[in-house]
Amino acid sequence: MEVVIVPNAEAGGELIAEGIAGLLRRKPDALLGVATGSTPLPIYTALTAKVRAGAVDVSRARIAQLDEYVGLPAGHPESYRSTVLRQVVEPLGLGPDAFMGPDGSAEDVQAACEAYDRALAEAGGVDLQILGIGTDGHIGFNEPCSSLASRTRIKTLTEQTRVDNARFFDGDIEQVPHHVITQGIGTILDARHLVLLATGEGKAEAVAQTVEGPVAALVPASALQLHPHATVVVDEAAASRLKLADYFRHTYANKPTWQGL
Ligand SMILES: N[C@@H]1[C@@H](O)[C@H](O)[C@@H](COP(=O)(O)O)O[C@@H]1O
Repeated sequence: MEVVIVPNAEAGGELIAEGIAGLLRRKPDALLGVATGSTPLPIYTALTAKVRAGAVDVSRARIAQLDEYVGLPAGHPESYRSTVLRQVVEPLGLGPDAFMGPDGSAEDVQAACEAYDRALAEAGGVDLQILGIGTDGHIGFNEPCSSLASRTRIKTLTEQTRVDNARFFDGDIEQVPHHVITQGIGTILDARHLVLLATGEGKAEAVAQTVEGPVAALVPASALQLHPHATVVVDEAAASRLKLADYFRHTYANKPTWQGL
């Protein structure tokens, strides 16, 4: 696992967007897995700026969703489908055909989960998966004690995650669904490159456990330790509880330039 400490969220967004641009120059039809939440927004802003400046061509890129609420009416503005279309697909100038995600309004949720795992595999697998992290260490919507081998499936949100996400629902926790579909941890680990961005003091403990704690289902993001190509990008606040912060700084400062992100 590589840990990169950046001065602030914007620098993290720029670094990851440049990594994505590099991937798209090598593989123009790359499948990019995207996360929702506030944290990845600087990545999407920086990538959109590169596209508008003509620095990278994303016209053949494909976008895959990480997770979804169950039971929101189709087209609900806070469904993750609507969110990814608004925050990523449209700003990049892509059409809905370039986008895939699980069907959170399906009657047979289990079948929808299995269909999404199949669709990801048939699309050739995710090349680069962007991840945020919950305050309890969750990735996607894999709450603590999710199986590290899990595939896409339905999960029940913790009260804390519903409290955290109420801000997207007029601050009203009653509007936050209890159930979600999420790529499993095993599904996420199938991606060729995992890039987790965490910013702010509120993520410091989860980051420390993810990077320096044991691999444990209690901290789902710690499964990144099992992946051969995982990059954790953190700002100073989110890095504040890392015991090896100085080592991570030294390693990154001396990284061979040819390695890229
Ligand atoms: N399902 C999403 C996660 O993918 C995201 O990482 C997390 C943190 O969001 P934020 O970045 O807003 O803190 O929120 C939700 O639970």
